[in-house]
Amino acid sequence: VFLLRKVLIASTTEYHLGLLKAKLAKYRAQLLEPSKSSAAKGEGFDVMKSGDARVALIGFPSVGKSTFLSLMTSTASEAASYEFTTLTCIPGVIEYKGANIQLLDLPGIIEGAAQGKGRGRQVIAVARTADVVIMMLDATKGEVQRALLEKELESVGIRLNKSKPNIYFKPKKGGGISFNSTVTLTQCSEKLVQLILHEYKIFNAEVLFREDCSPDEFIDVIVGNRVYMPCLYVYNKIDQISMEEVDRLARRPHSVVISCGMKLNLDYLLEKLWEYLALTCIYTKKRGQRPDFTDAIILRKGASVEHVCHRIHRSLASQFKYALVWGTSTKYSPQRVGLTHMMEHEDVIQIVKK
Ligand SMILES: Nc1nc2c(ncn2[C@@H]2O[C@H](COP(=O)(O)OP(=O)(O)OP(=O)(O)O)[C@@H](O)[C@H]2O)c(=O)[nH]1
Ligand SMILES: [K+]
Ligand SMILES: [Mg+2]
Repeated sequence: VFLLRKVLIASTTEYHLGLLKAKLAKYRAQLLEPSKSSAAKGEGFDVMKSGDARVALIGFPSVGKSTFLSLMTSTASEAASYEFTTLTCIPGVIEYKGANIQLLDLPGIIEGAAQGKGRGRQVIAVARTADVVIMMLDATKGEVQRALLEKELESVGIRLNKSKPNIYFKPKKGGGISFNSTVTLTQCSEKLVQLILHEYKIFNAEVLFREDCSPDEFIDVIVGNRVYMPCLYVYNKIDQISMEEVDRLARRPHSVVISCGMKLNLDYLLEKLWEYLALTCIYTKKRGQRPDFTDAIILRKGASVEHVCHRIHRSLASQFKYALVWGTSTKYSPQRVGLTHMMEHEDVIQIVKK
């Protein structure tokens, strides 16, 4: 009896916690709604997307974001020893391996940014539109900076270096809640899932856990507007710390150590950034000729043959008959494919017009 009581108490706590988290997530979702005052100010935050990918520089004031932008691009962004030197979004372009990567310098953010401290909300709104976030940290300051910034981004639905939870979720018109899982669940139960759904006024849905997810991850799936983003933690100013410290920071997951002041390790950072962007390079080939490996078409992951056509010429998709593709995206090389075929990194394509 005692044991049963303990189990019951434990699961009651679990339900309360699950429910509380659902409520909190709802409250936080409201924070994501654009506030009129910050939208009205504008202040150059509506920077046009350009190039093949977008990288946002997020960090506390004076960690060296602007110094970095000025080093890596031909754009100059004012850098100074005082905090909040940068007040708007300043775009630059990194040219690397034939790709144009848009790098955005942003104002420094501080704790409470998501709630509207400083220009935090605008900065975070820009971060959401990026393909990769570079979280720049001052190597001379403690680890607490990193945790605080992670919390700020988490609180507005940005998930760093995580993949989308493998849960199938489909709201329905009727039929109640059907719950299934393909794996043993240690953090969620059918009852908890139901409670959480009720909190969101969802009474009919199909739910299938294909992974041992937490209640938070399930809430993320229901809320739906989460962004799953690769993030590189870049520790700057390593010219100011001990060798032991450099060694320790460099070994942290997803981390790169640099010194903008001494121009140290910047090429390694570029290599890592390229890896995190995971862009798809496609080579074209004319009939009876070798592929042109000198000029790749660079696309985001998940690009189709149609995307390739648009990149070559605006009207090509309408004249398209079929394409021959060599590479990992096809079973045979070459394989005849249509416009919807999904391309993979380093595929070769030959397009045949009508
Ligand atoms: N020692 C050292 N100082 C650096 C390094 N990189 C930048 N700094 C200095 O750090 C200070 C702040 O640099 P900024 O580039 O203005 O920093 P920021 O992150 O853009 O700052 P805000 O725009 O105010 O948020 C400047 O005095 C830079 O010279 C570095 O690698 N080592
Ligand atoms: K500064
Ligand atoms: Mg700056």
